[in-house]
Amino acid sequence: MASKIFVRPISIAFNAFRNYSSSSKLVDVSINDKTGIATVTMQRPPVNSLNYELLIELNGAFQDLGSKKIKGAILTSSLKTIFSAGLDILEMYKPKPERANAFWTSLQDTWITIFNTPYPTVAAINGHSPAGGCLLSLACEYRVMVNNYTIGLNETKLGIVAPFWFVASMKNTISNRESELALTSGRLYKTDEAFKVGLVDETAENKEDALAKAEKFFSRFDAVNPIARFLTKQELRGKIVKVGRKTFIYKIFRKFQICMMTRI
Ligand SMILES: CCCCC/C=C\C/C=C\CCC/C=C/C(=O)SCCNC(=O)CCNC(=O)[C@H](O)C(C)(C)COP(=O)(O)OP(=O)(O)OC[C@H]1O[C@@H](n2cnc3c(N)ncnc32)[C@H](O)[C@@H]1OP(=O)(O)O
Repeated sequence: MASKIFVRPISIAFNAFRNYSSSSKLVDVSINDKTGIATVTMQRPPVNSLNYELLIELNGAFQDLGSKKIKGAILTSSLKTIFSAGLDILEMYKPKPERANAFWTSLQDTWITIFNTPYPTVAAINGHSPAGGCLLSLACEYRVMVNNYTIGLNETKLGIVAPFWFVASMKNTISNRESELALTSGRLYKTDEAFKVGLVDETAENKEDALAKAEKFFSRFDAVNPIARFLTKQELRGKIVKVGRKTFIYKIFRKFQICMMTRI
């Protein structure tokens, strides 16, 4: 029996941008009462492109789950062939500086929230997952991907530069060497190729199979103290978040990106 969580309204989460708030539900969250596993489903057709509103809802959903006693959370998509097309290109096309700033902040906050959850996370990647879509999956602890789709950080192919926390997320998952080859060439891996290099941990026949494999991942922690688990996760991931968020370089980089976005 699954119970629904009401995702925090956007207007409460970010009052400064009330104009951009939306009452539509872009993220569905359900918790299976029997297993204690939460499923967070992105549902922004046609391609789950990450705009400000979707990011705010996603961030709110993962934050709210932190206060529930869940065994783990699965991130997936309601769409048949797309996990997420990455950042919404419309957000990057001549935005107002305030919107660009809010958008960029929401992207990074969402990444930090998912990257740092106290509970285990799995991305059940049931469709294509380029660029920002790949980033979302990299923020999770484990990735199960349905066959015959593509995933990767393809920014250079689009003529843009992946921010260093995108790169750090990739390097947290696959080797430095493979990251360099992948990022400089903007490579999109097919599911089986992604599995070979460790970008995804398991492949699946279809979404149901991916969800079942994702659920199985959580049982690894049945005999593990959750606090010890979380502190260990922080030990491993904390430095990446610190570098991503606090540094002077980050502030400069963000200004540069906002400048780029407001000029194209
Ligand atoms: C790209 C230039 C931006 C410049 C930015 C400048 C500064 C910013 C600095 C740094 C940012 C770096 C980090 C960037 C991260 C990103 O995530 S960038 C986005 C990268 N995304 C992609 O490259 C995906 C592009 N899309 C696809 O490959 C395909 O659409 C697909 C996801 C595989 C789905 O294919 P298919 O099922 O065949 O569907 P369609 O191609 O027909 O698409 C359906 C409609 O969806 C629209 N759409 C697709 N992707 C996006 C998107 N990312 N944002 C907004 N809209 C998208 C597509 O236009 C179709 O719309 P219409 O039906 O034609 O109206």
